[in-house]
Amino acid sequence: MIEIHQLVKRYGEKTAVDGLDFTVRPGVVTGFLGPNGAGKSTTMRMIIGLDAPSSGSVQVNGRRYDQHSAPLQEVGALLEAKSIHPGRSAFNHLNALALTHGIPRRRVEEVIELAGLTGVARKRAGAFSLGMGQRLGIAAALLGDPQTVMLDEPVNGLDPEGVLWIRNLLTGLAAEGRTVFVSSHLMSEMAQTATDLIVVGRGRLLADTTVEQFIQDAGGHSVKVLTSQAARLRDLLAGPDVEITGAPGSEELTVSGLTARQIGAAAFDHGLPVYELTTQAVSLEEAFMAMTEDSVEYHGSTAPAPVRSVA
Ligand SMILES: Nc1ncnc2c1ncn2[C@@H]1O[C@H](COP(=O)(O)OP(=O)(O)OP(=O)(O)O)[C@@H](O)[C@H]1O
Repeated sequence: MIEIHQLVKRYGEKTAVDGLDFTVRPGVVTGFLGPNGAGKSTTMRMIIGLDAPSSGSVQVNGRRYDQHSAPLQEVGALLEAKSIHPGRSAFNHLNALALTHGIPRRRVEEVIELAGLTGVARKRAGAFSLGMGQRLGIAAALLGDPQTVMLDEPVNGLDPEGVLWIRNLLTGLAAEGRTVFVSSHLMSEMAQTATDLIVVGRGRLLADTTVEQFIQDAGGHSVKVLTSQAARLRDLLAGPDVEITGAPGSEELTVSGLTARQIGAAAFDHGLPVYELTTQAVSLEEAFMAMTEDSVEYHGSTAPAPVRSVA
C-alpha cells in the first residue's frame, strides 16, 4: 500500500508536485499516467526517499520508506535505468545487492530466471541491450520479494515479447496480493495491464479512477458489426440503453450498450449472419489527451490517435 497526502515538491520556482493525494491499494495493478513533466518520476522518487517532499507525506506499507528496517523487502523500485557497473555480470550485480541486504543467493537465481536472464546472467551488463538492462533492473526490484513494486516506464526499450512479459509479470504480482504501481505515458498500454489509474498533469491529480470507469467516462465501449441483415439486426438489438448507428443500406452498424457477446448471441438465436464483431475502446488515448491537454508542458504537432480495437 502506498499512501500519499498533500504531497508537494518544489525545485526553486518550479512546483513539480502540487498537493497530490491518493492511495495505491494492494492486489491490483495501478497505472500512473501523465504527460511529460507531469511529476510522475518526482513522486516516485519521493515514495522511496530519493527526494524529500517540500511538504506533505508519503508512506509505504504504513511507514515512511526510511523508517523500514529492510526497505528492499518492502518496496522494489525500477526508476530510470539503474547505474550498473558495465564490467559486472548480471549475476554479480544482483549478488552484490543481495549480500548487502541480507538476501539469500537462492533468491538471486530465482529473479534471474523470473526476468528471463538465465542465458546471459554471466555476461557483462555493459554489453546488454536496452531491453536486457530493463529486465535486469526489474530483477533487482524484485530481489527482496517486496510487498510493493514500483516501476517507472518499465516497457521502455522492450520488444513486443518483452512488453507482454511485463504485462503478465505485473498482473501476476498483483494477483499475489502485492501493490503494483507503474508509470507510463501510454494509455493504451495501461488499459491492458492496470485496473486502477492515477492521472496527473502539472503536478496535480486529474483522476483517481479505474480503467473501466475511465473508459465509461470516455463514452464506453462500442461494437462494430458487419451483417447482411443490418435492418433486422438493428430492430432485434433496439432497447432503452442501446444506441445503434449505421448508414442506411450499409452492412456496418456501430452498437453501444451491448457487448460483442450479447450481439453475437442475439444474431445467432435469430439466424442472422454476422461477418465481423469488433469491440472498440472509444478513443481512450484521445480521452487521456483531452484530460491532460491543459497540463502538457511540451507541445508538438500531433494527429488525433485512431480508435483502437480491443480483443
Ligand atoms: N531535480 C530537478 N530540478 C528542477 N526541476 C526538476 C527536477 N526534477 C524534475 N524537475 C521538473 O519537475 C517537473 C516534473 O518532472 P518529472 O520528471 O517528475 O515528470 P514526469 O511526469 O516523470 O515526466 P516524464 O514522463 O517526462 O518522465 C518537470 O517540469 C521537471 O522539469
